[in-house]
Amino acid sequence: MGNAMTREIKRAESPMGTTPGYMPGFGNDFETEALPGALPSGQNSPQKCNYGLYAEQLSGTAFTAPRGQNERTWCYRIRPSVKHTGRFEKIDMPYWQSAPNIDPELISLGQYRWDPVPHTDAPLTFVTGMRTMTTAGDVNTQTGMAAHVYLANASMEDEYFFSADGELLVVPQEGLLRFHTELGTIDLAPKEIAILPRGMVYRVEVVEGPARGFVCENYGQKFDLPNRGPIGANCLANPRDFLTPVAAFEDREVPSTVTIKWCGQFHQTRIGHSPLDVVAWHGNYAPVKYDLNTYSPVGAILFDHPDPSIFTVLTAPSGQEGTANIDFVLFRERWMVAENTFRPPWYHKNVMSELMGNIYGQYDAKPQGFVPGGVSLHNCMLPHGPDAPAFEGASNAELAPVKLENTMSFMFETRFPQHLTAFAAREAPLQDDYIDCWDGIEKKFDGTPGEK
Ligand SMILES: O=C(O)Cc1cc(O)ccc1O
Ligand SMILES: [Fe+2]
Repeated sequence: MGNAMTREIKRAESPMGTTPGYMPGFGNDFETEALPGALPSGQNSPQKCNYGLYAEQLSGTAFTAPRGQNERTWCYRIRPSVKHTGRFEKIDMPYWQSAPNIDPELISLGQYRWDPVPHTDAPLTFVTGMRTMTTAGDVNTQTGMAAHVYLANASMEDEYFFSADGELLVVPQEGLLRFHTELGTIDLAPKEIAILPRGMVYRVEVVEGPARGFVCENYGQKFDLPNRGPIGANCLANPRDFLTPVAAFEDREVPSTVTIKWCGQFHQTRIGHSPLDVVAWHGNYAPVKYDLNTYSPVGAILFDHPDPSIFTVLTAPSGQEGTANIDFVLFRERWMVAENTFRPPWYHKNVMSELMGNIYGQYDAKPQGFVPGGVSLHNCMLPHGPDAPAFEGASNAELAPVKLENTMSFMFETRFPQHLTAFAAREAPLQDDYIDCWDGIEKKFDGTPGEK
């Protein structure tokens, strides 16, 4: 982890419509102020803060977490967060489900694939448009995850949200979103990702819609960069390519709602002002975005096909070393050069469960049917691999160096089995004929060695 202290000043009159500014680095200790002198120097909690601001700490890890994992941010804000809540009422958010969500009527054992969840005419925000596809683990014990597709065609107007249940890893596929967060503004387009930390308040503006994408809700320990082992200090995702927004605040006194996701349930409270009132902050618990095009893939340069963990962008540990709560894995454009090798993914069964999404283009193991915006699920120990055309093509291709172009898919891989929601099983566009993609695979064995 670096420790670059970057001081960026952003005037706060109107964060709307201005281009967000960002500070580079992953997990850095940042400091940023939207008004000069709003940050106290040399201490966190002076007797009186400048501008009449209130000092407040947002803890993302236990107070006593080891130093290398410890994350917290000091905020200097117009009102303490306690003024951004009131009495809560429970509200329904029927399409945003949390683990455990095991419906005995549904069969999660199987190879599943969905076409893109279609947009609707009804107005949907980033929150009301969240459609849970699978859940895994248990939100109450802070283990596991949920995989969602979001549909958004409406901005959140005077509506704010935070989740106490986990951080959200957002993977857009269509449309442009602007996340106005307590700690600053993030613009997010396809081929980028963002992480919205647990407990951090935001509203989402649809800048270009309709927007669709994928979300991994991580109930467990935070996403981190993977260790690179013998790869060394460079390649894969490099820390300098992660961007955290500079401070920006709203000083608006209008009737507003704050929705809180907590232990899988949704609660709402009404307040008379915007809660995005952090004028300055310092610390290492902050939202971040990352351009997937800056990911430097490392792969086989002579023969064979490595495990897909070689393409890990971020990993969320589970407490058992090497057995992640979630790995976020990226299959992007790259050269294929391996000699005498079946180059696409091999056939396999995996103890981890694999949910994939297509951001754009064609995935090499599934030339047809796995389309941009689409999702597939290959659950714990469920066999899968290239479809029949992909097998025939790759077994007979001339093995010159080939660039895989026009391709970007990803995988949320978790140590926990994933359970389908009723939405995924009954409402989303499930491809009933998905398993037929392996129909054309023939027995070639006839007891004699040699070319088949
Ligand atoms: O199933 C998949 O398509 C994902 C995947 C890709 C790969 O290159 C190796 C293993 C694997 O699970
Ligand atoms: Fe797989």
